[in-house]
This record gives sequence, structure tokens and C-alpha cells, in this order.
Amino acid sequence: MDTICISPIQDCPRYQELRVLYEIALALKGSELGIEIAFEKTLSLLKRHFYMDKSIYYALNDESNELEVLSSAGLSKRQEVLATYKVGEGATGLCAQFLEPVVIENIHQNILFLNKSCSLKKSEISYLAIPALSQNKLFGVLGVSLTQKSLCNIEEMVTILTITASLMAQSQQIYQTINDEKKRLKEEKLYYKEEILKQNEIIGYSPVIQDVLEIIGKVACTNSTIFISGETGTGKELIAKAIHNYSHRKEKPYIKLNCAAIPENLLETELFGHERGAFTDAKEMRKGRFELAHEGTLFLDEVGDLSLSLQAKLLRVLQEQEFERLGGTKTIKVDVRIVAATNRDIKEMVRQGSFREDLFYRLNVIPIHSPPLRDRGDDIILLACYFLERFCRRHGKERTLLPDAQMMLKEYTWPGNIRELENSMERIVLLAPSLHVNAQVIFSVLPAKTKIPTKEVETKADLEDLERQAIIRVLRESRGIKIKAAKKLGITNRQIGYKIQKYEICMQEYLE
Ligand SMILES: Nc1ncnc2c1ncn2[C@@H]1O[C@H](COP(=O)(O)OP(=O)(O)OP(=O)(O)O)[C@@H](O)[C@H]1O
Repeated sequence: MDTICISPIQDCPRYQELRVLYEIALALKGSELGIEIAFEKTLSLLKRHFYMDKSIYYALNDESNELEVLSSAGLSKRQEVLATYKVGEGATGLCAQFLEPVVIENIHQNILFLNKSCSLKKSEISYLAIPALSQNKLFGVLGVSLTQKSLCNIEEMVTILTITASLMAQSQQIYQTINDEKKRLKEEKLYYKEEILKQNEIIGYSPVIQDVLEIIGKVACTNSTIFISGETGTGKELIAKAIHNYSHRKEKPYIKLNCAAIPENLLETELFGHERGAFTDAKEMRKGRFELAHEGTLFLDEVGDLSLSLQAKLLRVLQEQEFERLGGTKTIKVDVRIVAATNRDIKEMVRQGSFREDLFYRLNVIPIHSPPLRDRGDDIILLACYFLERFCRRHGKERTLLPDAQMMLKEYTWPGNIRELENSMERIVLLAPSLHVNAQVIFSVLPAKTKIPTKEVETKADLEDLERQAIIRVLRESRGIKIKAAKKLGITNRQIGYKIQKYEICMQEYLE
């Protein structure tokens, strides 16, 4: 009986082709991390297995509409640069133009084979250009040149190369998507970083704030303790942050503790931390703000609210730069720069005995006074415009301050200082009915006792300003009805029309 001999599957040419495709798929796996190496492997696999002279992957440059070599097996770096084709140019370009494979059986006798890389050898016979498509979009062209040794059933080769080109296009697409996303996130990060920096900017040109900025510039890079005094909302925390940001500690932590916001019994733990089991709820060891601020800056806000017993503990840390966690015996050494602040009259507290004198002198090494807003002159308008712009951007609106509105802002006393101005500007952006914000709008957001300012009439401009304000007031009272307003003012309809035009009064604002 004849024995049937079954050849091992490895000897079957189909199996070999599948094997190459399998290896290509493996090479392209993980190509999102960097496609150059994966593509190089792929092209080398093709070249080696099918005895090609060279295999090249051209990526489509969307902007220039050119095919540029992304990776190759068989070309030198110089040849890669030379081998750039416009879409439609030569066999490679035609393949990209018509999104179809282009087969040149004899490259030595075909004008479509341009040989721009100047790398044509006698051994090369045929050239195949295959479009690399993913989701019907062209990403590039896979070009290979076959030799006498290449096992050449051209049709089969086109199939294998079409599968390979498609896998390469998909890899390129994923890689590009990830790269674009990374770029977008990087730009976004930069934008937010700048925004945060902008929000930490101390705005102001008035002499009083310039003095503060000068002191910050001089002392930020030292390790001296700083004591910031000033009314609520004057920017004491902003000053503390600026000191940290301008110091050599800026890359280290900036830690804040508001001494007034934490109950007395918890404040000690907040400052110094606690060991596990120090008290009933202490299930884990916890570091305090002093430890967290190691090598950085600790901002003690409302330090005037510390109890006398905590003042004594704080004094010890400031003197020795060491402490123990609550319930612990280990001494912890820290290197922390202290910036303290209060809006209370600390000297008076020292006189009355509610703030330790020795602690006050320890903290008050470099005193900085944050001036109230009412003393900052034109900075009020500068800050108002700064906040107006910020809130307009945030709420997608457009608003501008008219001169009478600016005058009113300047004349108000701002007991809540810059914080009050900031909040008022946000309300104005949200409530102002139209682009031009006038004194009436400001009046409606400020506390009731505020008066619409009246100015002495000295010049023609003052007189005109007064006339403008009177017309606006009457227009508002008349709900934008011109004839009614004219009657109230005792002028004709034509006269009021002329003045509305002259003073560029926006009627839309007063119509209901
Ligand atoms: N010169 C300034 N330029 C821009 N924004 C400022 C300025 N001063 C203060 N601000 C802003 O005003 C608000 C209040 O400032 P901050 O919290 O620093 O005041 P504070 O004096 O620490 O207040 P408190 O005494 O209530 O703790 C913050 O939003 C801050 O960004």
C-alpha cells in the first residue's frame, strides 16, 4: 500500500506568508509608543522574507500634499530625503492619487518609475506601490521593489502588501491621534498654568502697592519670617504666595493654615500632626502642616486668632525649628519659612496681653502692610477692569465701564477691599443689561448707602458729563421712551435725539 506523505505545515508557502503577517502584526503591536522602530521592523521583515531589494513606507504630509519617507529598509538617510513625491508624481504619487495599487513589472523600461532616490540597481525588476488606508483615509504608500529571487506571484504579493499597508496605516492613525491628544493636553496644561500665574499676579501701580512690591523683591529670597498686616481682602495671601513664588523655595510646598477656621482643639494636630493612637480617632499617623511644609513656606493666616497656649507652642517651633507630633516622643526637625498674617490690630492685642509679645517679635522680623483699596487711587479702576475682563471671559460676555461708573467705583470706600471689588465685578458682569456699564448699574450692586457721585462743574466737559448723566437718568425713568424723556427734560424730541447721538447713548439699554 502506498503511504501518503503529508509535508509538515512549516514547508507550505501559505503558512510562511501567514507567519510573516503574524510577525508584522507583532512588530506593529505597541507602535503607539513610537512608530519608527515598529515600521523599520515591518519593512525589514518584508524585505528579508520576500527577497526584496528595498521596502519603503511613505507618509502623506497633509500640508504639503507630499509623500515623505517615514521609514525604509534598503535606503540610506540621504536617499530617504531625495525620495519625496508629490501626490500624482510617478508610480508612488499615482498610487496616492487614485488610492489603488500601482504595479510596474519592468522598472527599467517604464517612465512612471522615477528613481528619485537614485538607488536603482540592476537586480531590481518590479515595483509595487500600495496605498496605506485606514477608515478610507490615505495615510501613506507602501513601496517595494522585487528582485529575481522574490517569489513572484504579483497578485499574491499585492494581497499581502495590502494587508501590511492597512496595518501600518492603522498604527499610524493611532499614533497620530495619541500624539495630537498629547500636544493638546500639553497646550492646555500651559494655558492653565499661565491662568493660575495670572491669578496670582499682584495688580497695581499706586505708590503704596509699589512699596509693597519693592519689599517683596528684597526679602523673598531670604529665609526671614514675614508678618503681613492689613484689612480683610487687601491681598495678604496674594503677598504670601508672591513671597513663596519669588523665593528659592518655589519648587517646594506652599502650605496654608487659616488659624481662625479650625476649632481650637484640632489646631494643634493640624499644626504638628499626630501619632497613631494619640487619641480615640487617631487610627493612622498624620503629618501636620509644619511637616508638610518642610523646605517650603508655611502661611499662617489669621495668626492673631491663636490661643495663648498654642502661641507658646508655635514660639517654641519658631525658636528651635523642631517639635513632636501629638502623642509622640520623636523630635522632628523641619526647615520651614514662616509667613504670618492678620487683619487684627496685633499691637493692641500685645498691649492687652492677648498676644504674646515675644511671639510678636519673632514673627514681625519683616513687617509688610497691605494697604486698603481706598488708598490705592487709580488702582481701583485698574483692578475693576482686570476683574471685569476675567469674569467676562469666564461667563462669555462683553462689558465695558463708562466714565460715570468708573468715578463711582473710585468714590466708594470698599470696606471689603479687593475681595469686595472682585465679587462686585462678577455681579456686574452677570447683571448689567448691556455692553456699557454705567453708574446706575454700579449703584445697583453696591450697598444701599452708596451715592451716585456728583462732581463740581469746572469745565465744558464736566457740564456735558452732567447733561449726559441727566439724559440717561430720565431715559431710564421713561423706560427708553424718547418723547416722554424729552418732555420731562423740557426739550423737544429732535433735541433729545441730537443729544443721544452726540453722547453716544445706547438706547437699547433703556428700552424695556
Ligand atoms: N493687587 C491685587 N491684584 C489682583 N488681585 C488681588 C490683589 N489683591 C487681592 N487680590 C484678590 O482679592 C482677593 C482677596 O485677596 P486675599 O485673599 O489675598 O486677601 P486677604 O487680605 O488675605 O484676605 P483675608 O484677610 O480675608 O484673609 C483674592 O481673590 C485675590 O486674588
